[in-house]
Amino acid sequence: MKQHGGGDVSQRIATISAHLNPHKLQFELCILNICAYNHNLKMERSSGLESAICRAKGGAPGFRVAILGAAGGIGQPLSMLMKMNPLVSLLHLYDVANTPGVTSDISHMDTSAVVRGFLGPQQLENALTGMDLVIIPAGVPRKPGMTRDDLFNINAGIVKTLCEGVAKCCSKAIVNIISNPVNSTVPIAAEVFKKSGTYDPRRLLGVTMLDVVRANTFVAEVLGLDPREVDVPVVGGHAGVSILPLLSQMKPTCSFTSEETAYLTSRIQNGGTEVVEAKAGAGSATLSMAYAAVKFADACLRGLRGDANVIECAFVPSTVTELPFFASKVRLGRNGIEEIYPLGPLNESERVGLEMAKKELAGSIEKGVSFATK
Ligand SMILES: NC(=O)C1=CN([C@@H]2O[C@H](COP(=O)(O)OP(=O)(O)OC[C@H]3O[C@@H](n4cnc5c(N)ncnc54)[C@H](O)[C@@H]3O)[C@@H](O)[C@H]2O)C=CC1
Ligand SMILES: O=C([O-])CC(=O)C(=O)O
Repeated sequence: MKQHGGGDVSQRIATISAHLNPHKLQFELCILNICAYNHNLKMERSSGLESAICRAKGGAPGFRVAILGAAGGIGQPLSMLMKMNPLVSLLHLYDVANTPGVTSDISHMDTSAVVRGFLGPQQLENALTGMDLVIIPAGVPRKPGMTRDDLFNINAGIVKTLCEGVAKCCSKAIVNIISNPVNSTVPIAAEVFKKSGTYDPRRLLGVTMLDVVRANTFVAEVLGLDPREVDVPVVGGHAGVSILPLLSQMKPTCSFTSEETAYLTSRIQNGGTEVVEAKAGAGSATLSMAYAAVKFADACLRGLRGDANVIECAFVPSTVTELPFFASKVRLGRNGIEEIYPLGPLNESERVGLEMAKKELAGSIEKGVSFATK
């Protein structure tokens, strides 16, 4: 049976309509629907958009962004929100499952970014070639009772393979790593890039934005403020006590009782677990994470565009402490990280928290490095 493209379909409909035989019309339209469906399936499997009928080649002004793990719990809302971002001209959605459906769905949104889908390892290189920003939420999430480190055995290999693809196909891209345990997956990515001779520490960022988003929300609740007016730096890493909110440096300046500090620090550090338990086996934070990831990716893109004073917290290669990686405020620019800010003055409880955070981080960083170098 001939596969009908868009032009063929409208011609056939016009011809059939001219006959005006209602039974025949219904039957023919049904056949045409099946043909168009088969045709679409074929095209989605390859690229999500058939280039022969698409004049937009992603050459419009804007950035080219790939999402690896795009069909997952985070990946889907993240893909949707990135499709809404006017700074994005081309959006590549890659996953090992279900990208055709997600790509087809998102590509119908009437925003300017062109969307293309890529399915399975044989399409990874096409997904990555030419990208300016690669966001990685691929990997398994926690279930109740697990720590983020319990995900290491599966996610370490996934991140390693995907970063090998980045090194080969778009070594100048900014890379945002979401996959847990972030405290180990970022060091793994660094080792992969070092091994391939493409390492640029300014371009590798672990996404800890959700900790900042939670801190702003929980602090605003306690103080009765609008969370949009609150900015709490969160430093260290992204697991348990390595998540260190610096309440003494929040904006607007506020003071807290020791009871409030203990409550807020614990709630921010355990925000992920709070969601994992509430989802009761159905995964971890996806919607708030997609929101946070887009906030962070947008900051990276504004930096790439050359905007001034784009400053966010992220887990990055760092000399702020004696550890090789640490989350703190960074300024983003045309080359990725342009400046890493020192921690600033800490109060007594933050100094204690910093020592605990560093202890927790050291082991996770070492675990990632030795996995990638062995
Ligand atoms: N950095 C952060 O603040 C946060 C990180 N996470 C982490 O993000 C990760 C993803 O979480 P969810 O989206 O909820 O999980 P999910 O299981 O819903 O989705 C993961 C997606 O990754 C895909 N995938 C698996 N192996 C792949 C590979 N080799 N290449 C490409 N795609 C692959 C799966 O097919 C799936 O679509 C987890 O590791 C989770 O712990 C979650 C929340 C916050
Ligand atoms: O807790 C988890 O497993 C997911 C995560 O990193 C978070 O929500 O902060």
